[in-house]
Amino acid sequence: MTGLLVFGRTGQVARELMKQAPDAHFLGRDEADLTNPIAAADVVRERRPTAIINAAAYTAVDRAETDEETASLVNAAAPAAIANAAAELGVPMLHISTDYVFDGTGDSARDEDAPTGPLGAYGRTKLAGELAIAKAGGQWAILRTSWVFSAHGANFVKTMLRLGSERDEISVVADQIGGPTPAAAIADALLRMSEAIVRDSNRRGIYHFAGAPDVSWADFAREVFGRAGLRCHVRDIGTSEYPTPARRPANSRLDCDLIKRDFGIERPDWRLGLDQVLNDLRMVK
Ligand SMILES: NC(=O)C1=CN([C@@H]2O[C@H](COP(=O)(O)OP(=O)(O)OC[C@H]3O[C@@H](n4cnc5c(N)ncnc54)[C@H](OP(=O)(O)O)[C@@H]3O)[C@@H](O)[C@H]2O)C=CC1
Ligand SMILES: Cc1cn([C@H]2C[C@H](O)[C@@H](COP(=O)(O)OP(=O)(O)O[C@H]3O[C@@H](C)C(=O)[C@@H](O)[C@H]3O)O2)c(=O)[nH]c1=O
Ligand SMILES: [Mg+2]
Repeated sequence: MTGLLVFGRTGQVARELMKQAPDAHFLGRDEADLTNPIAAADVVRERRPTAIINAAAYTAVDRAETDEETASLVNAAAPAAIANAAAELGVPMLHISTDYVFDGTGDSARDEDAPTGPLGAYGRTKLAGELAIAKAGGQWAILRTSWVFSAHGANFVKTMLRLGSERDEISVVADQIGGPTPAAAIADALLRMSEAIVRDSNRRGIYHFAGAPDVSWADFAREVFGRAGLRCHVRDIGTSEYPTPARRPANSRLDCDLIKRDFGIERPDWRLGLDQVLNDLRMVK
């Protein structure tokens, strides 16, 4: 698509968007620092794009606990300002949110309208961003996803590959369940949605999108080691045995029926995405 403006250039999703939509304009911090929401909105007014994807965010979950002010600027105030500018110009805006807006109780998959209840600062600021975008009232869609991984940037897969090559045993939480999601699949979904929204402006709302099948972080780690050919034993532990500054939801399962119904987009099998990432990293046996 021409005229696509992307906030973010170095992140996991931004880099996959760059591969799939090389003609789009990608804004790094140098062109749009999201700690300055007014300046970010000015970029939209100057460029007048045909569609906007916001792939930038404050994603350091634990750091956000002691730096909620910055997280809130980047994850809430800046998306709000961008959404207001987009609504003013009649430009569709696509945004990404997270399973961490939920409290993680129960064990069933959550729909888009399930009650939110973030357990930490990152989730709180991401939820505030969602609400502000909806309130701006333009053409918008928010993809709520989870457990993103890719060959680039910081993610659980890369952490496991590093630790798994240094140790022969690692303890990983087995009581947090969710859907690992390849960044490439998110980029593909966003591009398909933005085309559909540009064609049919009536589509808007929150859409859940996560890789399948749902697993625990421990099972995910085992699959990483198995597929990468690393001999590292994964010991199942409970969340209480792995203390972190931020609390994380135990149940991150997302019901992804709606995006299938409205856009024909299905949950990707993360195991195939994992093989692709390992290939990219030349880690495959
Ligand atoms: N990672 C995950 O597991 C999940 C992510 N999400 C959401 O998906 C989206 C994409 O995440 P992902 O690709 O993983 O993110 P990454 O952590 O890989 O990258 C974050 C991006 O945001 C940019 N950024 C951070 N702060 C600023 C700032 N002040 N001004 C401008 N740019 C900034 C970073 O730029 P720089 O390199 O300069 O720091 C980087 O490009 C986010 O909305 C995130 O909340 C949802 C669920 C799970
Ligand atoms: C490194 C490590 C982590 N863990 C646990 C901690 C945590 O509960 C889980 C995942 O750890 P991480 O720090 O990689 O995950 P985290 O940064 O919380 O990942 C989240 O990032 C944000 C941006 C999102 O939006 C979420 O969807 C989710 O992907 O694994 C272990 O049990 N053992 C370990 O050795
Ligand atoms: Mg359903």
